[in-house]
Amino acid sequence: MPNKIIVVGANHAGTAALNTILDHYKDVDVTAFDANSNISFLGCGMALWIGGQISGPDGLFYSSKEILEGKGAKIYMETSVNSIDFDKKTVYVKDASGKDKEYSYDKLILATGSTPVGPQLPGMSLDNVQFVKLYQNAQEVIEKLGDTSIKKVAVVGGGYIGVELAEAFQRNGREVTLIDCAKTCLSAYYDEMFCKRMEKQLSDHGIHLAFEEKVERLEGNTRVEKVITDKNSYDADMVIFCVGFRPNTKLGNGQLRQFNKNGAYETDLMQQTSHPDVYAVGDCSTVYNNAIEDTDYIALATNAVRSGIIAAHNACGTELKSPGVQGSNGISIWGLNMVSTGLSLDRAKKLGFDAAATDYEDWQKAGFMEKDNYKVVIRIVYDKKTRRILGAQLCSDYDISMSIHLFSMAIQEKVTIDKLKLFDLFFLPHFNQPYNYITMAALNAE
Ligand SMILES: Cc1cc2nc3c(=O)[nH]c(=O)nc-3n(C[C@H](O)[C@H](O)[C@H](O)COP(=O)(O)OP(=O)(O)OC[C@H]3O[C@@H](n4cnc5c(N)ncnc54)[C@H](O)[C@@H]3O)c2cc1C
Ligand SMILES: NC(=O)C1=CN([C@@H]2O[C@H](COP(=O)(O)OP(=O)(O)OC[C@H]3O[C@@H](n4cnc5c(N)ncnc54)[C@H](O)[C@@H]3O)[C@@H](O)[C@H]2O)C=CC1
Repeated sequence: MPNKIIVVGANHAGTAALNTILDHYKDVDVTAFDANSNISFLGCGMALWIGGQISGPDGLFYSSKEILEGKGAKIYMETSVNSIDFDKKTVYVKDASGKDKEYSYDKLILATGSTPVGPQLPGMSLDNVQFVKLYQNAQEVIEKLGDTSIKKVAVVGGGYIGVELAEAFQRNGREVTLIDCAKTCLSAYYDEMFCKRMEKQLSDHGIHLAFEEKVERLEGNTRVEKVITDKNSYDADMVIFCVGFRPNTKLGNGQLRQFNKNGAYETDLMQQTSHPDVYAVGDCSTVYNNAIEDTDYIALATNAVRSGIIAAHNACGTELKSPGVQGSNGISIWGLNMVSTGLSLDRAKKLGFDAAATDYEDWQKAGFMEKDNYKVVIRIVYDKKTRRILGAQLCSDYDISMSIHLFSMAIQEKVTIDKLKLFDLFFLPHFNQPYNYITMAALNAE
């Protein structure tokens, strides 16, 4: 077992690694550095906070320096790791008081996460042009929203963060324009028929949609006033950019093997990098995607936690391999719930699969259940040659979120669409129908 483990970055992935080491390996000397002043901020709460759906940010943290130190770790906050000598196994840091220090390790876990993509456009340095990632970003936006002259908010990027924030700003009493260069919102996660349903939900609630528009510049004096796209101009007192994340790999650039698509640290099933003593976890690293049966980049808190646990056990000498991931995800906007896992039909085809989809729409519960009964739309994507399930999407005003886990497991275990046809699903009128939409969709598959 190694004596000394250093964890760089102590947010979701780093905290998961630290907890695993502290809970299971009593004799390890574990030290973590984080450049920020807080640990474990749940970014998912930012929209709920802005939209007034929760009373404040206090519940959005589940760990702290004190909690981790109470379990035996040494935690240095507001301490940036500036460089690493991977041969000498030494990290070089600048501590909170500005002093340079160095620390040696036996095993290193990189959990440096990601940063929001920042397009290089004229006007990006104007006031009220915001990014949303850290707790401090959320605080700043909330503070600025105290200014009632901020009436119009433009959200650039209609992915998960953008759609959630569009709802949040509208709930906050602002006029919202949601801009995306793609044809629709959430297009990385869902096929068009699901995206269109979300589009309707957004426009029914007053969000102005501006899709297939490319932002060219921002205009204003000191404060932003307009977003100029290739097709239109929108008045905006605040502009939020949420056009994806980029892995934060400054420390290992050129020294550790990197993913050809975006430079994330390439890892194996044990989260080990190209250097045997170095692991990488969370948003700075790759995962193995079972849907494509290959290495992929999927930035999610869930992957951060799982990869942190895996790296910690391996770094401490217990071999543990990842079963891979499916990128399962969900969103709930004004009560419209959508969940997906694996590949959409569109993405599967783009990746070269001979893919097909089987769709079904029905009521959630038996027809005689007059109350709280909602329509559900399901799509299951499968490979026509191997019959392997590649993905699934569900959408309803009912809480169908738990159903997606079945499909996540099916993709992981390479279940075929035919196996799903007579799969045992229980029936109780309070919950579902004897001819369950999952069964019906599978039975209808060609
Ligand atoms: C608004 C928002 C909503 C989200 N909602 C969801 C959701 O609902 N579900 C979901 O699964 N995911 C969600 N995510 C994504 C999720 O937050 C990320 O996938 C997750 O934060 C990744 O965790 P991480 O620990 O790998 O990286 P990060 O959260 O990026 O943390 C990296 C840490 O490393 C530290 N660090 C970086 N470089 C250094 C250095 N050189 N020295 C010291 N410290 C360093 C940073 O200070 C930071 O604390 C959301 C993200 C946002 C922004
Ligand atoms: N519910 C969940 O699981 C949540 C997950 N997250 C995760 O956090 C990460 C970051 O989220 P997002 O920033 O929303 O990324 P995203 O990848 O979900 O969406 C980015 C969007 O920006 C658009 N875009 C890209 N460049 C653009 C440009 N120049 N101009 C206009 N539009 C542009 C894309 O078409 C896409 O719709 C993702 O991995 C996401 O899955 C975030 C929030 C909630």
